[in-house]
Amino acid sequence: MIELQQVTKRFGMTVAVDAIDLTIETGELCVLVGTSGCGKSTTLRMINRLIPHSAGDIRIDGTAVTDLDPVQLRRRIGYAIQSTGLFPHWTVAQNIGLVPQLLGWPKAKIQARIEELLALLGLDRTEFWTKYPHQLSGGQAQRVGVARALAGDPDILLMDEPFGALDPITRENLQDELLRIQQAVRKTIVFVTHDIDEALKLANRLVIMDQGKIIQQGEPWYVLEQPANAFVENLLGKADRGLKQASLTLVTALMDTLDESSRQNNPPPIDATATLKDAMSAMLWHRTDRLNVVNAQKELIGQLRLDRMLRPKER
Ligand SMILES: Nc1ncnc2c1ncn2[C@@H]1O[C@H](COP(=O)(O)OP(=O)(O)OP(=O)(O)O)[C@@H](O)[C@H]1O
Repeated sequence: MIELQQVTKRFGMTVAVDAIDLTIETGELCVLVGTSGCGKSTTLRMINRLIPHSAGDIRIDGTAVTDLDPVQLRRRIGYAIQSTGLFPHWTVAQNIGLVPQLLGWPKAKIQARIEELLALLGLDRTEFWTKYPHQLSGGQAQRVGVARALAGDPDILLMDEPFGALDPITRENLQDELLRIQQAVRKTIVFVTHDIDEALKLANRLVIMDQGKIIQQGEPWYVLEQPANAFVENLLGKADRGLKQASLTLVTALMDTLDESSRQNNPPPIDATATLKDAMSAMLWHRTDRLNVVNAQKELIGQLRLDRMLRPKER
């Protein structure tokens, strides 16, 4: 668990972070979002003591970070950034193996860990092991950066716009991979972005910042439902908030069980992992007000009806 209590950071006269309170539970994926210069990166960097805080308390699992050795602390916490920070004269394998090496792991364990992470990030071992950073595409370099951050098996991962410089498709793939990795390894992740769609997609806890302060925090669905003020409303995008909310809910949450009549008319299928936004798109495309929900084996498991989506909101 990461706890920030009344944490402030001043750079001379500039108050970059202004008395924020934030608790991130173990296993949460917490996303800090806000306009440029609102203090997101500074907040992140105070957690691993890359930047010392000016006032307040930062605790990791109950221990103040100021009581922890900064070098040890940074080895315990994975850190991935937009520019990747890979060492240019080191191969992919050497870059990924950096922290395990610093932690004094035996050679065989380091090799096994590099192999495991290459597989986890979808990078072919034979192709990438000996490549150098300049031989990688932007997306591949970002993957290596994330692999390196995960290498020492840290409980906490700090990610500062790690997918910032990528094209939308690569970016979406990496977001999906991060969610998959998070399902598999359950780290506590603090993720900084200024992209609200990325934030809504990834976050369990969404933290909205402005001018060094936390304006609102909570589950994405509730922040969309009840924005604290006009700033949050505008940041989230007022015009398509219905669709944004629909993209956070799976079709299985609103589908009905099948009865005989619904089995007879044979509407188009939609995957059980699809969201209500996908369902709306499919309904518009097929000019239908109902869809059959199917599982991975393509077996019919329920039916989603348009009128069900239009009922008062419930979760
Ligand atoms: N080393 C520094 N010296 C002086 N001021 C700084 C320093 N680092 C950050 N700041 C200031 O602190 C404020 C917060 O910066 P920070 O980088 O945390 O914002 P951010 O929300 O991450 O922005 P962005 O999305 O543009 O990266 C800004 O006003 C910035 O100019």
